[in-house]
This record gives sequence, C-alpha cells and structure tokens, in this order.
Amino acid sequence: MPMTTPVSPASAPASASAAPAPRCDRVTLVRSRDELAAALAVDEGADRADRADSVGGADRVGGGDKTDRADRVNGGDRADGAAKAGSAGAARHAGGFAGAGGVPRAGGVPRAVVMTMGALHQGHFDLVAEAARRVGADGTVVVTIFVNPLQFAAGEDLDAYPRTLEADVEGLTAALRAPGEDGLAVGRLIVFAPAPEVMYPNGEPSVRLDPGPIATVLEGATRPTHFAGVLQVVLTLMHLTRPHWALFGRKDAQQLALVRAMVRDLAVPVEIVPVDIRREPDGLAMSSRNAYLSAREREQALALSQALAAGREAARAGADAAGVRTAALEVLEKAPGVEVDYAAVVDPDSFVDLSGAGLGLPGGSVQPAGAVELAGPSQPVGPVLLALAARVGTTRLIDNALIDLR
Ligand SMILES: Nc1ncnc2c1ncn2[C@@H]1O[C@H](COP(=O)(O)OP(=O)(O)OP(=O)(O)O)[C@@H](O)[C@H]1O
Ligand SMILES: CC(C)(CO)[C@@H](O)C(=O)[O-]
Ligand code: BAL
Repeated sequence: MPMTTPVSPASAPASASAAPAPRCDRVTLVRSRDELAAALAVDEGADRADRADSVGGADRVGGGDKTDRADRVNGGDRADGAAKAGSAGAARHAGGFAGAGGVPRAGGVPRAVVMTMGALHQGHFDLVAEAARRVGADGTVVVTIFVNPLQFAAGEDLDAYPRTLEADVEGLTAALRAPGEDGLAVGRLIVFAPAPEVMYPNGEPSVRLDPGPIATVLEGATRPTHFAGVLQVVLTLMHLTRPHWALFGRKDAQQLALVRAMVRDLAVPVEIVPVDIRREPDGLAMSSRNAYLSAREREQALALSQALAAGREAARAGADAAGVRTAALEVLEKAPGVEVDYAAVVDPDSFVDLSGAGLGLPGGSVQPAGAVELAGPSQPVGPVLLALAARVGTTRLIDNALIDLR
C-alpha cells in the first residue's frame, strides 16, 4: 500500500510562507494556531458584548463594533494584529468555551468554514459566497488554505500542487470589497494558511481516523490512503475553527459523502453544506489541477463533461443505472488522449454500486486489500451519482453528476 507523504517543513515550499497583509480591514490572514485563536476570539468578544448589551447595556467587553474589531486583528503586521486581538490564552477563555482544539460552540457570531488547498478559482468562490450568505452581514467566514501532505501518497503531486497564497488572499479581498450586489456581505473573512508544522505540530499524528468502506472504492481504490488524510485534516480544522457550517463542493462527491458520514458517526456539531459544481463555459469542471493541462489536453478533458451529458441523456431516454454507466463509458473510451480510471453509478451517500459493474472499475480491476464489496439495491430510487475519473496526459481529473433515473 502506498505510504502517505511524510509531514515535514520541507512539504511547505517557501513561496507559500510569505504573503503581504491583506489590504482590507475586514480580511485577516493568520498563519499560526495562536493567531487563529486570537482572530476567532474577536467573535467571542462580540458575543459576550451582545449578551451584556441585551441584559442591560453594560460596557462592551470585547469590542462590539465591527470596524474596531477588524482593526484590532489586522493592524499592519500580522503578529502584531494577533497580539492586538488579545493573547491566545485570552482566546482560550473567551466566550466560555475551550479555544484551539476545543469543542464547537453553540450560539455566538455565526461562523462558516470553507476548507481549500488554495489556487482559488470560481468554484471556491461559490463556496465562500454561500458561506457568506449563511453567516450574514455580521458573521465570519474562515477560508482555510492548506495543501495537506497526509492526503497525498508518495509519487502524487504534493510538490507540484499550485501554491498561490498572495493571489488567493487578493482574490478574497477583492470579492469582499466588490461594490454592490457582487460583494460578499459578510462581517469578517479570516484566511487561515498554516504550514505543515502548524497543522501537525507533533509531526505525523499518532491518532488516525478510519474512514470506513466508502473510502475503499473509486477514488479510494486508486488513492487508498487519501480519505484518511482528508478526514484527519477536516476534523482538525473543524476543531480549530469551530464553525456552525462547513461548505464542501459536489465536485469531490466522495469526499462530501465521507465528511457527512464522519460528522454523523462522530457527532460533530457542524452542519455540512454542499455546493454545486462550477464549470467553465464549455463544461469542464473547475479544478486547481486544470492548470496542469496543455491547450490540447484542455480540449481532450472535455470528454468528462461530455460523458456526463451522455449519461444524463441515456437516463432521459429510459436507461437504468447500467445503461447510464455504459453511455458515459463509451464517450470516455472513444476520447483521444483520455485514459479511463473509472465510470460508476453509485448511491450518492453510501457509494454502493448501482450498476452491477463492480464499482465501475474498468477491466475487472483488483480491489485493494481491505476493500469492501458493497452490494446495492437492484431498483435505485432518487438521484444516483454518475462519477468519473480519467487521466488526461499526466493529469488525473474527476467529475460527476446527480442523475434522476425514471
Ligand atoms: N468546480 C468546483 N465546483 C464546486 N466546488 C468545487 C469545485 N472545485 C473545487 N471545489 C470544492 O472546493 C473545496 C476545495 O477544493 P480544492 O482546494 O481541492 O480545489 P480543487 O479545484 O478541487 O482542486 P483539485 O485540483 O485538488 O481537485 C472542496 O470542497 C471542493 O469540492
Ligand atoms: C477538504 C480539503 C481542503 C482537505 O484538505 C481537500 O481535500 C479539498 O480541497 O477538497
Ligand atoms: N479536492 C481534492 C483534493 C485532492 O485531490 O487531494
């Protein structure tokens, strides 16, 4: 079984470690856990102040004014900004809850988290916009940017993965400041961009999550250690950011199903909000990895969305799950420059195979050790998930669509 990439400072390229302070007092860039705790403590301060106000107009204890609060966390200098927001120790005691590493809180300033690996595109901004809608004009959105070594196997693209922190912060700042209806109507935006040694201060975490059977099929068959690494960082980031909502894109449908299962099975007090796939005008699902494609590969990559369209069309014409899969697979197999990894029709929550095709692994591929064969119902009801993965050149792309069978 492939090992995951070791956690070390070496997995944080120098380019990711420097970024200027954001040019907007409602945007805060934090790199350490203490800075994050201090920035979040501002919300707790506001919450305490609101409560104080509501019981008789007592003096504000935490700075209820948004501009004032933002000034205190931003300053010109990040470390200084964190200090101005109060010490991490104060953060840990503010608002009556345990701080960094503590449990999610109830009440307080509404907060949502959008977890990303950076190199932000419009798909990510859709998640941020939905997060902003959820938290409202006085709420806080936390965007995390972290290329998580634990979810990359040795030989995958950890080192090559695009790291564009400065542009990402500028893009988020511009989205916040955009005039009129386009601007994000949100109180504060915190960008948490930790280095690996900040996320994993003790090196390789000794306690690990077992993502269970869903993680053994499709993406998990090709990337057997991937979802354990994803859930490890997602749960840790949930504890560090303590959101009411966490937003995930439907583009990573198996990740979404696993995060939902984790939240359900481990009783994590957060609401998971799925966001639809954002596509380029010609149909290609937006992905940070699209940047790897040459112009020719970019054309060839359209086979994925065309295969989804063929599957949808087959369903409209009355095809069952197996027929939908066959229609999609035919398009992929005919496409020049495209090497199919899988085409599968599965239940969107349990990922049981609905097409009888052995989870869509082409050519009867051998399941990895520990893989669990999940038998699905013969007559699926409700929307089914048509999920695809293919290599275009050296770039591995995924895409999917929810399809109603008649
Ligand atoms: N096109 C998209 N539409 C909707 N959500 C998306 C899209 N692309 C990414 N997301 C979501 O954004 C979050 C962060 O994803 P990530 O940073 O890995 O971006 P990505 O473009 O999927 O990168 P990758 O190339 O690694 O797949 C995830 O919840 C992911 O599902
Ligand atoms: C959820 C996530 C940020 C965890 O590293 C990543 O898997 C992603 O970007 O989809
Ligand atoms: N959005 C998927 C993250 C990964 O491929 O590692």
